[in-house]
Amino acid sequence: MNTYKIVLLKGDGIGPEIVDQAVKVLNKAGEKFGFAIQYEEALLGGSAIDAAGTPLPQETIDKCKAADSTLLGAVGGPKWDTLPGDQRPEKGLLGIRGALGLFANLRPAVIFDELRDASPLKAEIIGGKLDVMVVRELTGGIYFGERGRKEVNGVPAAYDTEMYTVPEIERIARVAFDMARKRGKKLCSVDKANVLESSRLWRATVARIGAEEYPDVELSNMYVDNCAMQLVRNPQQFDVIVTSNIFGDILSDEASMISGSIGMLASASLGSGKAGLYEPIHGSAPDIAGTGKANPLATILSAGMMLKYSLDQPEAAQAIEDAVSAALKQARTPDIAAEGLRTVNCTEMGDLVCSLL
Ligand SMILES: NC(=O)C1=CN([C@@H]2O[C@H](COP(=O)(O)OP(=O)(O)OC[C@H]3O[C@@H](n4cnc5c(N)ncnc54)[C@H](O)[C@@H]3O)[C@@H](O)[C@H]2O)C=CC1
Ligand SMILES: CC(C)CC(=O)C(=O)O
Ligand SMILES: [Mg+2]
Repeated sequence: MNTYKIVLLKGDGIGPEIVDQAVKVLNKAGEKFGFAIQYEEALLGGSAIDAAGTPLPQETIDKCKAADSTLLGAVGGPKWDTLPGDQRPEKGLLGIRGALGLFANLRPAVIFDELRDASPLKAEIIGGKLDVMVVRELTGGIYFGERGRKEVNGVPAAYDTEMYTVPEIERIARVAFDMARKRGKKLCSVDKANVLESSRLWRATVARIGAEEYPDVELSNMYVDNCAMQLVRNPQQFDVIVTSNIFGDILSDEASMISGSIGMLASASLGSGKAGLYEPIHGSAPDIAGTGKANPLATILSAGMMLKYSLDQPEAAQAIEDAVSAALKQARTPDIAAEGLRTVNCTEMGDLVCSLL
């Protein structure tokens, strides 16, 4: 029997509640599909600051490097909001992505049939199917660029720098083209090339990789402001979107709402190896932490992505998706509540998915 070593970074806010549900589901999937998981917890974010004085202890990096994959809840919260930027919980998250070399963040915006009514978009806009894969560059750009404070003309100022190297763009472009090749063969590269020099390099590099290596994939370009609008005007036009770290962060939150709730969107962060880091796209939701209102499905679906992308268990991954779909027919967490269906809390939703697996 395969035994996988998984690190759990529960993090802050709703993090522990949602990760606990995903662990239950992973264990049930293991029983059914004949694998076992050994879990090890490690500290990240605010909880790491409180316990170890740093948002990313070296021990956490070492544990993640030694594991088959990592499952993360979310980090951050008002308690740590006044800390200097490089000591905040979010710095720990950026740090672990960087330390593990996880440059490609896959964020699938899929609408489950059962959730069509939860989408704020009209039925005719969502149409028959909504399945957009956002491929977000994750270890470069403005989140990792030079930043600082200085004085300009005698007044205080601050700056952050967006920079991409050609190899960074090439490798994320290849991930996105490969993904498009396996799907609808359509890739839209999103940038702000009408203003930003880094976007002009991005656009030219993606075009070159496409022409040289992926002539079978249809490549288009779109400015990010237009893309934000097109995602709600006609999301069905998109198959795969490839974009920078900050644009991908913003557009995937937007895309999540089309799917009904940010509590539904999973993600996989991958590098050059097999191991990845899996996490919901949302944050630590301090406004609902401890109330039982958190939707654990994005984290459960992230665990499903882990089975698919890192652990070679595609059948178990599909079974989790099917169980989520079945659960949505019976009950909802408050963010996607529907008339005629039971409203359940985070733990009850986790239990329901397990019972349907
Ligand atoms: N990957 C991560 O760890 C991320 C961490 N953050 C951090 O999280 C904290 C809160 O940030 P916000 O901007 O409020 O974003 P957020 O994503 O935590 O919350 C935005 C809104 O969505 C709701 N929400 C989020 N996840 C939900 C779920 N699973 N079920 C039901 N409702 C859910 C929240 O209640 C809130 O109303 C901040 O400290 C921020 O820096 C933000 C984004 C990503
Ligand atoms: C909190 C962050 C570091 C970034 C973020 O919002 C995300 O990765 O979704
Ligand atoms: Mg985000």
